[in-house]
Amino acid sequence: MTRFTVIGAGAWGTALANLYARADHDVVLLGRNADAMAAMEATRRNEGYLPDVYLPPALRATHDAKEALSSAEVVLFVVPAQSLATAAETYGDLVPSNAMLVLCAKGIERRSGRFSSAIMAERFANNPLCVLSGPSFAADVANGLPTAVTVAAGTIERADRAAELLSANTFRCYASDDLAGVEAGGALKNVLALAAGMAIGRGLGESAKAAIVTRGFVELRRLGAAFGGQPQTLMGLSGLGDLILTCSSEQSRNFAYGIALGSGVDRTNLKLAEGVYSAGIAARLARERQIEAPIVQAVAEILDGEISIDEAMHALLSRPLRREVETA
Ligand SMILES: NC(=O)C1=CN([C@@H]2O[C@H](COP(=O)(O)OP(=O)(O)OC[C@H]3O[C@@H](n4cnc5c(N)ncnc54)[C@H](OP(=O)(O)O)[C@@H]3O)[C@@H](O)[C@H]2O)C=CC1
Ligand SMILES: O=C(CO)COP(=O)(O)O
Repeated sequence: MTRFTVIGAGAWGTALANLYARADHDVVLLGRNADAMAAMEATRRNEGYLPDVYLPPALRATHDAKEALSSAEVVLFVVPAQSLATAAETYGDLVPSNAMLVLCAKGIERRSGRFSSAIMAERFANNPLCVLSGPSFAADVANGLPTAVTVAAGTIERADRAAELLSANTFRCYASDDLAGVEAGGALKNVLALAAGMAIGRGLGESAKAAIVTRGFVELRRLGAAFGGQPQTLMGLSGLGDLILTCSSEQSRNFAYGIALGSGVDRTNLKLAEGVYSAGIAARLARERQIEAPIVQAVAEILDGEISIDEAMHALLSRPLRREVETA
């Protein structure tokens, strides 16, 4: 039995806490909202984020960071990418120096262009650290449905150890030493899911969506490689795998956000769509590196209100014809 502390009591944090409590670990779910955490303890549900899932007795929900972190062996950071640096500052002094950190956000920090591992390596120089990413809807994992993800660390031996610790009966972790590839895939698939959703919401059809997903994947591979990722990683669970999942189900908040944008419905009460925050910085990083990423650029411009979806589609279709497979 290992002591897990999950920081961030949203949908994914609750699902992972649920998973590890069912796997007979000692699990504490730490949230910043005292009332919500007390309600969770009392009702055994997370009404705000994952209402249909029962929280097992082995899971404790708390707002008390000192108590939650004092003997943690594994600390999962499950907050949005834009909140990670703040969470690291808030809880950093309480995290035991030998605890393994598991980073679960899928995004790029807007103000710095950093992925999670770079943000955390700065604050936690000595803790072993890994990134967990891949096709995994919170509700599926919380309900014990079969899921496979990638766990990446700085060396493959560390990743092997982390994957072993983080795997459970229904949750299969594949080890990787490609932090850059895993983080790039997780962030970029969200931006592309917005584009796929917009095509559906705007009534452009499934064929247009398939073209966007496929050509978007070309952009994901180009950008992922520019960030230092390996081609095989981008073809794997945390790249192609998560792109497929996120672009094929309205369970995805990014895909659903894209649909809402495309169909012009009110987006004020929609849930977290990480791609909305990562699109602009992804587009900027692509421009700075002179990487051709027209779909990512279009998503950023649409979100900024610079162009309409119709104008973006017209611009994409009007680009000079080219060969499908790039040769060196
Ligand atoms: N949901 C999913 O299926 C999956 C999500 N992910 C990724 O996990 C990350 C989190 O997503 P998810 O849980 O779904 O998002 P949610 O919007 O469901 O929840 C986010 C949670 O983070 C909390 N939070 C935000 N900032 C802080 C902070 N500074 N300190 C402490 N807690 C904070 C929020 O607290 P409060 O309620 O007080 O605002 C909220 O409980 C995202 O990057 C997402 O892409 C990855 C795989 C699957
Ligand atoms: O990352 C996810 C599935 O792997 C969840 O996707 P959304 O954030 O779009 O809901």
